[in-house]
Amino acid sequence: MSAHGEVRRILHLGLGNFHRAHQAAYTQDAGAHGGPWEITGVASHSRGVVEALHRQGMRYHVLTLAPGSTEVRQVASITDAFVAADEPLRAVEEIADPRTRVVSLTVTEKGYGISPLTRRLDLDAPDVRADLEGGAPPRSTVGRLAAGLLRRAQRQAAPVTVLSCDNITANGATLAGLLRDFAEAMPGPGGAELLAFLDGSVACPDTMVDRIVPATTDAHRRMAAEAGRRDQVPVPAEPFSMWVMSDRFPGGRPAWEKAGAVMTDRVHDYETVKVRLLNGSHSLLAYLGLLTGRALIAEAAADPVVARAVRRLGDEYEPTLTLPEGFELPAYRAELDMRFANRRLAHRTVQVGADGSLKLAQRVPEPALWHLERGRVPAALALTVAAWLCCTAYPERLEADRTGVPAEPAGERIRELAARAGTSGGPARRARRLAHAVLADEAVLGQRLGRHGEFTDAVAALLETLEAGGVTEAVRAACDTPDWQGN
Ligand SMILES: NC(=O)c1ccc[n+]([C@@H]2O[C@H](COP(=O)([O-])OP(=O)(O)OC[C@H]3O[C@@H](n4cnc5c(N)ncnc54)[C@H](O)[C@@H]3O)[C@@H](O)[C@H]2O)c1
Ligand SMILES: O=P(O)(O)OC[C@@H](O)[C@@H](O)[C@H](O)[C@H](O)CO
Repeated sequence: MSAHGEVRRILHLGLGNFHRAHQAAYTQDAGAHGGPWEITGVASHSRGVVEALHRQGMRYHVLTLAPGSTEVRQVASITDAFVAADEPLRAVEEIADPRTRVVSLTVTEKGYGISPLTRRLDLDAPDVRADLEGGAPPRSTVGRLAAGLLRRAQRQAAPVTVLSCDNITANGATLAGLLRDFAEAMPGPGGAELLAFLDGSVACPDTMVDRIVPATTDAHRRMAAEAGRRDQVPVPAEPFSMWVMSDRFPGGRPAWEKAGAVMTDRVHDYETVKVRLLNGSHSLLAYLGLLTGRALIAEAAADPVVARAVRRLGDEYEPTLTLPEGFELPAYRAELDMRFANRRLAHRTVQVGADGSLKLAQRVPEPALWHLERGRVPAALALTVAAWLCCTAYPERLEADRTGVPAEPAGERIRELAARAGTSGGPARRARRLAHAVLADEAVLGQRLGRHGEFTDAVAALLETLEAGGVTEAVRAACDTPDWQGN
């Protein structure tokens, strides 16, 4: 309830582990300052977390796993939860409800329906097409948001903030663009009505979100039990947590800054540092880890060969960054190494490596183009692509029973390209044909990388080395090229 006795609500789409260890915890901490807000969590399809939360009186625990200690903390800021697939119109209704002031999202990169070709809404995606045709409850995230916001507009309800908390470059501006794309493609007068509401009453601030939050396992349930808490859905998380956003909340917001969140107009600078140095390095750790039979990120990070590649990748990212004022990059990188090395997190390489084509599109092309336009081939960025390609095109090379095989939406397409690349002419030619085919296909990794033959050649050479000589040889090949001297 607010000071005036009015309930203020956050509707959260994507009730995964990250939201429960991050935004829900900040919201609980902010509750002590300026009145509590209630969160209603929406899971897209899976019922596990929703049902467990209801059984547990909407309470769960965050297990903060430091190298030498565990903190167990109860979180109770999510007061209701439901599954969108089971109650398809409820999310629309809740978005339109004037008590809802913030609609936040952690629906993963693939949940947005972004076309890698255009970075706009993929209007040909079956869910989006069906939602545009109307007639049935919306199924896509953007379709759901559009239907709820249109209903809100028709009720002349208060302004609202739609807050993406996913690892997507310029996540707020990107989501605002997707909503406009949907509105512009809507048949009938609803489109114009929605566009006017988006212009006048909907804010989509950019955010940078950071906390390593792995998936829950039985080991975490046992940890909660040992601490005297019965919890089927505890959330493991690292001690580090950071949240940066631009302060655009026309309908109000919890006092998140009192809980440590940073309000700034320079979100993009924070986000670029994080998405490249943390998430880009995470991807490289995941793929080199998978190729060396490591199930966990911390095991990959402890391998000096892999660590050398990650250092080199950081060196390539550095000159591409604009640092936020006062940002201490060496300290940030040193802390990142410690975070990656935290074995207690048991963060799986197969989880971080999932959906690589969508994630690498945020982490590789832009910084690679930065170097290529200056006449240099960024070898560790090329190694990241080669390692992902090796895991995706040749999953039989992975020790699947130990590591698992990462999910990859472009996997079938890439394996088809690998089959077409054939074996004639030997491994070098085969790697070259595959790398050229994948990088030329802008629908796979997006952005103009394939037009830079020197980058594709580097990916091909490293892919061949990965196949023939393994990770050690490939890392040596990438890291023995000259170091960067800044910009
Ligand atoms: N886990 C982390 O360490 C972390 C840290 C920073 C940011 N994030 C962001 O949060 C996202 C979710 O991470 P998580 O750990 O909660 O994952 P998770 O697997 O626990 O949950 C994923 C959530 O996304 C929803 N979802 C998946 N595909 C969807 C689709 N196509 N449409 C709509 N919803 C869909 C699921 O319903 C689920 O609620 C990440 O993809 C990332 O963008 C995660
Ligand atoms: O969440 P994803 O799937 O975009 O990327 C996997 C990890 O790199 C990511 O979850 C990090 O743990 C997180 O971004 C840390 O803040």
